[in-house]
Amino acid sequence: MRVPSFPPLHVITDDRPGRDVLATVTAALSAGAPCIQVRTKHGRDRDRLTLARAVVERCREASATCIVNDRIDLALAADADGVHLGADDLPVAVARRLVATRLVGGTARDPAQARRLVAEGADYLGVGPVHATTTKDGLPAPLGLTGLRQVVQAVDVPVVAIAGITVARVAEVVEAGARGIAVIGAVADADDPATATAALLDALADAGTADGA
Ligand SMILES: Cc1ncc(COP(=O)(O)OP(=O)(O)O)c(N)n1
Ligand SMILES: Cc1nc(C(=O)O)sc1CCOP(=O)(O)O
Ligand SMILES: [Mg+2]
Repeated sequence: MRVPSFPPLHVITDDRPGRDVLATVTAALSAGAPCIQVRTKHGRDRDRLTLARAVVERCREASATCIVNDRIDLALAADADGVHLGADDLPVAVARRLVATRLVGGTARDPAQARRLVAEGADYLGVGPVHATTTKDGLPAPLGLTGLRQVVQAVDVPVVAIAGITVARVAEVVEAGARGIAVIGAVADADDPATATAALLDALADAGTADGA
């Protein structure tokens, strides 16, 4: 693992129209978010790079980890701490070669895929959808806690549970073996993203993930 203490909360940016991404990132960091994932699905590459650089800068100031979703080139260009890759992105094995000293995360939906990604060099896995989500379309049926647990038991890298994760669901995913959670809506849709972030961190600590671990 390339992060000595694995960040238990990954706050993923929400770039749907009308969202103020940097305001939400700033609020989440002010509440102690240990990791921001820059996920941008819209706009020009130049604007995506500008955003990624701005998030990296804020994360550095807050001693938080910054991971860029989907794009190895943007992660390198922004000097991010890592990259997160799914089935439609460049392979984890390629990222591992290109970003040797940075974090590489992969999305896994079952134990076989999880083992493959770890063999390719993934440092951590995002596993989902654990629950239904309204934030992303086109996902397979939720894995539930049973599916999450099966993936956790198949690998020895930290697993981050994703999709539909709320404060009320933190304890059960940690009990299933997740080392952390990744959220969009629980922070981005909150009236007060800083308070929402603090509540998620409190729930993670209560569940036994101190600074996560
Ligand atoms: C922590 C984490 N887990 C899973 C995902 C999903 O990544 P991916 O499968 O590449 O889907 P998109 O995010 O690109 O829509 C993630 N981003 N983060
Ligand atoms: C980006 C993403 N990937 C998922 C997957 O299961 O691969 S679920 C998801 C969105 C998660 O948003 P929310 O916390 O609002 O449910
Ligand atoms: Mg992706």
